[in-house]
Amino acid sequence: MAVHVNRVALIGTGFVGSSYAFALLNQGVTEELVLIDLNKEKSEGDAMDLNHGLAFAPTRTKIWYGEYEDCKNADVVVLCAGANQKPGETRLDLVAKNLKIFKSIVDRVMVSGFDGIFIVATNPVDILSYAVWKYSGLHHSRVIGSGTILDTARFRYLLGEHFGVDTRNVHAYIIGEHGDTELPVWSHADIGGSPILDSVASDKDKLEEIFVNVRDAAYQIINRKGATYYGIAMGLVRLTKAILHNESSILTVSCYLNGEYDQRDVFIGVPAVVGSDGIKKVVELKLNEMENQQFAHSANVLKETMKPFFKG
Ligand SMILES: NC(=O)C1=CN([C@@H]2O[C@H](COP(=O)(O)OP(=O)(O)OC[C@H]3O[C@@H](n4cnc5c(N)ncnc54)[C@H](O)[C@@H]3O)[C@@H](O)[C@H]2O)C=CC1
Ligand SMILES: CC(=O)C(=O)O
Repeated sequence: MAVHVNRVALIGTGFVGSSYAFALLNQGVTEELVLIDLNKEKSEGDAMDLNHGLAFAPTRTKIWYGEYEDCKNADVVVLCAGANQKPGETRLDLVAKNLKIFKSIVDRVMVSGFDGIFIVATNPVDILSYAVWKYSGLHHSRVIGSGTILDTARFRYLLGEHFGVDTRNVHAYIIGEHGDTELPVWSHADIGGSPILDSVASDKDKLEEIFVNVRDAAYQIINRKGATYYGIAMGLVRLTKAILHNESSILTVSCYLNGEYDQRDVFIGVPAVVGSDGIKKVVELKLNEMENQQFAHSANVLKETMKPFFKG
């Protein structure tokens, strides 16, 4: 019987893609990694550079720069290709440009015979995840956007700093658009089982300031260094692991809602159970009235932005 070899195909080896490849190699997550980019020289150079680190890696990984045909046997195709935000631009400003790029990429991946799971990181990630679902013809459970995985990690980090506890012991989610209309789910945020809102250190203004810093983190980083990539790269590795190891982990990702949270026909960030089949289940949190309104607003902004591109 043939032994299955895990393969990840990465499309787009810019700041985000190459940081993801580096983190993937360092954590020994996959047996094979193929790098694909419009700029072949860049992906060839990345493959050479990463291979030179293999002597120091925890496991053996076969890495090469390749072609779309290499997606055929991939378990996961990770999409990091496309334009990033320039200072002052929102994620939604990238929609027309990146949808066009994605149409040609997804068509070529599907022509290869690919039959695995797509992970989408390119912005605006919720709308591009919806597009990948439409363009690929795969079941929606097999398209996962990075959604608010990074925003949730930022939130947990800042809360951990404020309360003086390890970020991994903070249980709190950011949901909604990966962008300006996202929201914190304070009603389900706890540390070690104690609701954060009940804590004596929970000054309302401070908590609001923490959320604003989460929401605006990308702008703050882009103003300083032009792009963000390490945080999302590690989030994408976490997501890849959940799929390849069939973990059934709960992560805040962009997935298709079909009535959950009273929303239909939209990809948006919510907690979901992730495993080898992709999205196994959307976790439906019981939101309070204000959170419900904010979530509905966020979904509406995504739907309105998408409308001109997905008529009928
Ligand atoms: N989801 C998230 O949390 C985050 C998403 N991002 C997004 O990730 C995307 C990539 O950002 P960066 O890596 O900083 O950009 P970058 O400009 O460094 O890299 C983009 C890469 O895509 C390649 N590319 C462009 N068109 C292509 C095509 N048709 N086929 C194949 N490759 C193509 C380029 O050659 C380049 O190497 C952006 O949309 C950015 O906004 C960035 C950070 C966090
Ligand atoms: C760029 C982006 O989407 C982020 O860092 O959140």
